[in-house]
Amino acid sequence: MTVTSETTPVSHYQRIGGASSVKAAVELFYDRVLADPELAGYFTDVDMTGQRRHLALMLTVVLGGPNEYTGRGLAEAHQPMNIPVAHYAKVGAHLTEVLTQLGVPADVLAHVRTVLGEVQDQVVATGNRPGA
Ligand code: HEM
Repeated sequence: MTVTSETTPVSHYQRIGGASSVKAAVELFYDRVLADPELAGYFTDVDMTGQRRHLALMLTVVLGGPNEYTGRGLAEAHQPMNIPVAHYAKVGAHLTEVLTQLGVPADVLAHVRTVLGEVQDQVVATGNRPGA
């Protein structure tokens, strides 16, 4: 038996290729978001260099990589923007489409979809949630 392969869990982060892959995904993701007329307006006054960095660090944590995220919490950053569910769904679709395009394995994609479901209430404005 090969001890290492059976005892060392390999994170999603490592499996997709680590920092460079996450960075590539974030670049493509924001290119798509900024090209989307329904979403671009949110980012007009945003420093996109810092924004890309923060999302990359957060995605790294979601994928089981090292936690170096120093930005605000999701609710703190997003609640003031009054984001509707439809825009949340579009952003989520851009992210999963980019990951699919990059050939990320299905189980990693499923994990990202699960997390997108879990954090929706932090991002979507309280008054815009279904049933709220
Ligand atoms: C799961 C979905 C999302 C994640 C993981 C996410 C992640 C992040 C992160 C990490 C930041 C940086 C916070 C900071 O710098 O302190 C941020 C800021 C921001 N997000 Fe999101 N976001 C999501 C959904 C959305 C949606 C749906 C929109 C708009 C439709 C959006 C628009 C923005 C904007 C405009 C900022 C900059 C806010 C500012 O600088 O004041 N995000 N997001």
